[in-house]
Amino acid sequence: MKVLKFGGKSLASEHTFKNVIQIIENKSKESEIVVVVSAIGDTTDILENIAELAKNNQDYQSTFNEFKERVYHKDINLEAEFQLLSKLFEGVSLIEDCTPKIKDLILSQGEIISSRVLAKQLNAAQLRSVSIDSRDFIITDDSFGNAIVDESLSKSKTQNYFNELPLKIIPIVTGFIGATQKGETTTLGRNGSNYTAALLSNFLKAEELQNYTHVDGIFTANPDWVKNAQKIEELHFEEANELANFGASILHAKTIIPLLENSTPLRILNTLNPKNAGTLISAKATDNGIKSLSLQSDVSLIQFEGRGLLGIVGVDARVFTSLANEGISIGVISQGSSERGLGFTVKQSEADKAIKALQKEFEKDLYTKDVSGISLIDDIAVLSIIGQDLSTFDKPYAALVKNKIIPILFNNTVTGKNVSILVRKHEAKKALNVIHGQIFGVAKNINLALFGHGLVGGTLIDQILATASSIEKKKNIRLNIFAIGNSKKVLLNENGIGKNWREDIKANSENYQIQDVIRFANENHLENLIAIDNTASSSFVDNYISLVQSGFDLISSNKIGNTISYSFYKELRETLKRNHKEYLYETNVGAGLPLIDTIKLLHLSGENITKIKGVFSGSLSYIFNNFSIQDRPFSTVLQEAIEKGYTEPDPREDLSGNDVGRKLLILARELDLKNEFQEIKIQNLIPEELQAIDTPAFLKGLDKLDSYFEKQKQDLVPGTVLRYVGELNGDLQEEKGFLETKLIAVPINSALGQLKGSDSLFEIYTESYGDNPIIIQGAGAGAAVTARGVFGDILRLADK
Ligand SMILES: NC(=O)C1=CN([C@@H]2O[C@H](COP(=O)(O)OP(=O)(O)OC[C@H]3O[C@@H](n4cnc5c(N)ncnc54)[C@H](OP(=O)(O)O)[C@@H]3O)[C@@H](O)[C@H]2O)C=CC1
Ligand SMILES: N[C@@H](CC=O)C(=O)O
Repeated sequence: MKVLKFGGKSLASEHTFKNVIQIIENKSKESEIVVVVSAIGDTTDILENIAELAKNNQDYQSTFNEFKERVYHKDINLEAEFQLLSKLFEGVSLIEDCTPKIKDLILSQGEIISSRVLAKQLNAAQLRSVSIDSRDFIITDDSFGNAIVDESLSKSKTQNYFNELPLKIIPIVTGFIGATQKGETTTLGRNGSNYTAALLSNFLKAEELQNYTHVDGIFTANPDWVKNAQKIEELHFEEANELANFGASILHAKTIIPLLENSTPLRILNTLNPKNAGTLISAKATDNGIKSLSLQSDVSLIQFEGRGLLGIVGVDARVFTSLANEGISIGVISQGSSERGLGFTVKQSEADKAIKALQKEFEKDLYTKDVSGISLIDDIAVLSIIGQDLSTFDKPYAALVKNKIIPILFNNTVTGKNVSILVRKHEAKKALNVIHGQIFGVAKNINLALFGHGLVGGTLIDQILATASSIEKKKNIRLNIFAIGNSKKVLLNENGIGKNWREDIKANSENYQIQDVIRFANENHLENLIAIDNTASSSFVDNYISLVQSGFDLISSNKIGNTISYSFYKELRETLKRNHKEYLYETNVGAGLPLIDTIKLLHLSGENITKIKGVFSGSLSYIFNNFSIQDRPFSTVLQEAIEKGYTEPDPREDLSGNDVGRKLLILARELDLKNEFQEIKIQNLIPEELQAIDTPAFLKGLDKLDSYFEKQKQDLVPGTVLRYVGELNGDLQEEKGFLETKLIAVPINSALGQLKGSDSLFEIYTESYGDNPIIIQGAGAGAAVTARGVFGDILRLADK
């Protein structure tokens, strides 16, 4: 025999009601069943509300009339129940009081009506059934509102009752209600219907209790809050009990205990998705121990502080007793070894009462200042990781801090494995997602805000969208682009921008300031934030500090951030350190080539890098590799380099030597040299009259460059070619290095002379490597390689 329990939500609409009937029909074909029901939908709340109106002498009658008119009350004679309710409400209104005893009698009608309505509909569907009033066999004491069941008496009464029932008839039993030995109606408190179902399962030795809810089972976290929460397939009773203690709303310790006697399995199922196997709770040991996250919000933290408390015995007892006397329950407790302060949580609704009780109890101590403060922090959430001990708590903790969520306090249970963390309520959803991603090997969400969607930025967005799902499979990392912005507008979508982003930007982007993006990320509780700068803008760099302070890691292909003043360079790094954030910019030198990382590692390991020289610019490499040996005007080759995406948005940034200068400076600063940009000796290849005009005008008149460069070519000694090179000379001992860029002639058969396409070539000279430099060579420019390099930086950060 199986016991099937249906909650109020399962009976709340015509659609769910049909499902309930279908489930009962299917299950009754498989085995004998007993059905336990809660009141339909919000009935309990409505009845309570009508009683409250009546008690306060307000118009209760119209709400009561509406209740009676509900559609599922139509085809059944509920005259007796409605008459009783009418009398009870009238009485409550007359005496302006609703005692717990009267309230129980009022509320019990909800379950009675529910069992009658369901039985009626089952019979109409040719499923023989009978409505059964559990007050005939669930016997309780007279603690109205939360009555204690006399289990042994109830057991024998239940068994006798069910032995008398005709076979092949489906009993539809009222949950939640019982009666005293004198026959007075009682209710069983929170989760009362589940408790009734568990008791019946035990008394009748059911093979399984199936609890039909509105969710597919128990999840690793509330799926409304954590998108990738996973259903837990199986739990041991003890684990379920642990979850129940930490606020899993579909479980209550009271409902598990009756199942332990006969080890009756409990299955949590979904009325709307009955084929799903749900979560099975049984005596079977599970492999991994549970891991689940629960969240209690609407909690307040009380801080009790006093310098005169050290060593005084009995202060804690006074705190707790004064609260106990007010019926206030305490949640998480923390006291430091100095004994000067005690922090603990209470329900927010009871916080003021708690403060008053403490102020009264410690009135004298407050006067003498032995107690220096009793303060309250509202809007706290308690996040509990069930199944977690401190041995592996480092990761979730570090992830919280990295996301700028600093727990107000945390607490671990000495027995069992639970860690509770107190955070501000507005941070709770983000905290839940961060920890969930860390401890469940499920995809970790990385939320990306991309600024600049030109050549590099646009290519990067396409690369991410094309590979996101394979990255999720291989690396358990979900890359979510929630913002794409240019110099004016931003497109925002917390669930991720998709393949049609170009059209979407046209239709849906809005003017913005950086604070709008930061606010959007906060309001949507987005975690693991990365801001990516694929602009060439110096004004965008002004946003770096606020982005870092707001919890973003940074990545940039833009070189400006690393090449403005040394003081900004330092300030940014200090801000990053203070905020536990990272800044990666591998593409700043050599596009996708692994140059910066190599230099960083060599330098960090103490290697003295004395010189770095070579062809630093991919575009200038392309231009001079081709122009030197081809009989084509300079402007044609330059136009080709622009079209291939090798140049900066304004190609004068390359031709002026500034871009090479920036690269030299970035490397110099990696070596702890404190150079400024103005100190670089740069050869500018742009004729003066073309230096000050605007970009479109310059791009229109590229042929004005031809005669100057033609002359350079004519002047070449035969067997040599033009190359634009950079050189950095420095030393560990020096404060500054010597940085120079220039156009030179090199033998055509030298390493530099042999360069092809947009290849860059870097020779890194160090003390250990002597005269044989480390050489890094490869494509030094191009949107695809650069975007790949930025992508690499994203994955590096995501892995941390
Ligand atoms: N091409 C290459 O081989 C390499 C390039 N890089 C770097 O990549 C970066 C991007 O280059 P590329 O894609 O060619 O440039 P593009 O000109 O094609 O794109 C630049 C993008 O940045 C946007 N933008 C400009 N100013 C701002 C601002 N203040 N705020 C937000 N967005 C802004 C532009 O938008 P709008 O249309 O509104 O101006 C545009 O979408 C440059 O810094 C470059 O140095 C690095 C290594 C190699
Ligand atoms: N314009 C740059 C692009 C890479 O930084 C170059 O040509 O190297």
